Amino acid sequence: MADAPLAKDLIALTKPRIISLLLVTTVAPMYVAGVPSVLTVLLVMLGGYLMAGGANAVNMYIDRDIDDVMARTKLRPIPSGRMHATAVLAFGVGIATAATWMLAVYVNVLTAALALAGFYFYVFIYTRWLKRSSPQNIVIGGAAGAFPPLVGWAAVAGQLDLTAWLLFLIVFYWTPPHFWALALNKQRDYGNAGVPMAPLVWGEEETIAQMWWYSVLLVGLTVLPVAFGAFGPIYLVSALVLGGLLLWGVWKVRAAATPEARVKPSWWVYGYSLLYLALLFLAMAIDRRVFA
Ligand code: HEM
Ligand SMILES: CC(C)=CCC/C(C)=C/CC/C(C)=C/COP(=O)(O)OP(=O)(O)O
Repeated sequence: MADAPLAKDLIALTKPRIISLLLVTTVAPMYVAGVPSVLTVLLVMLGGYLMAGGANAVNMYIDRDIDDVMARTKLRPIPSGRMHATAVLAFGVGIATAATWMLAVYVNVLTAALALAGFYFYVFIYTRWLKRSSPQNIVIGGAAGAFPPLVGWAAVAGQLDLTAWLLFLIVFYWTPPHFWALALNKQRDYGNAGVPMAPLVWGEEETIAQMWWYSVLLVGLTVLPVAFGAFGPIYLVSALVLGGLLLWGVWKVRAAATPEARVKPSWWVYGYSLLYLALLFLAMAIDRRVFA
C-alpha cells in the first residue's frame, strides 16, 4: 500500500510510542545506579528498543485474531493484510535475538538476561496465557513492563539491589491504574474479542476500587526509597505532588456515579498515568545526579 510502506509497518510492529516510556524507565534508573557513559546509555537504549520492539511484534503475531476484531487494533499490519503473520514472527524474534547478543557482548550478560526475561514474560506469561484467561492478566503479566528499570540498573551496576527492586515494584503497581483506566473505556472492544479484562468480569465498580488501592500502594511505595536514603527532598516532593494528582484523578473516577460520568475522569487518569511515570523517573535521576 502506497501510504503504508514496509518500513512504516515494521516500525508500527514495535509499538514505538509505548517503547518511548519503557526507555524512560530504563535510562533514568541508569543515572540512579551510577554515572553511565554516553555509549552505555546508547547501547542500552538500542538493545532495549529491539528487545521490547521484538516482544511487541511477537505480541501482534500471537494476538492477530483478536486484533482483527478490535476497532483500536484492526488496522495493524497483520489484520489489515499488509504483512504475513510468519514474517512478523520472524521479524520479532530476529530483532529480539539481535538485542540479546548486543546487550550480552557490549553491556553485560545480566542486562541481556533480564531484558530477555522481560521478553519471555510479556510474550508467554502475559500475551499467550493470562491475557485470554484471567482478569488478573495485567496485574501478573504487567510484571513484564516492570523489567526495564532492572535492565537499566544492571547495565550500570552489574547487579541488582533493593532500590532496583523497588523501582520494579513501582512500575508493577502503576500498571493496574494505567491500564484499567483505558479498559473502562474500551470494554466493547474487549468484549467483542472475548478478552476477560477486569471491568467486564468484575464490573466497573470493583475494578475502580482496585485501581484506587493499587494507586494508594503505588504512592506509598514511591516514598519508601526516601526512607532507605536512596533519594532526597527533590524526589520526595515530586513523588508526593505527582502521586497526589494521581490519587485525585482516580478518586474522581471512583466518585462518578454512572458509567457516562466516568468517561472523562478515566481518560484523564489514563493520559496522566503516562506523564506521571515519566516525570517520577525523571525526578529520580535529577535528584541523584543534579542535587546529590
Ligand atoms: C500489562 C501491562 C500493560 C498493558 C496491558 C498496557 C496496555 C496499553 C494499551 C492497550 C494502550 C493503548 C495503546 C493504543 O492506543 O494502541 C497503552 C498505551 C500506552 N502504554 Fe501501556 N500497558 C501496559 C504497560 C505499560 C508500560 C509498562 C508502559 C511503559 C512504562 C506503558 C506505556 C504506554 C504508553 C506510553 C502508552 C501510550 C501509547 C500511545 O499513545 O500510542 N504501558 N497501554
Ligand atoms: C525488558 C522488556 C523487553 C520488556 C518488554 C515488556 C513490554 C513490551 C511491555 C509492554 C506492555 C504493553 C505494551 C502492553 C500492551 O498490552 P497489549 O499487548 O494487551 O496491547 P494491545 O491490545 O495494544 O496489543
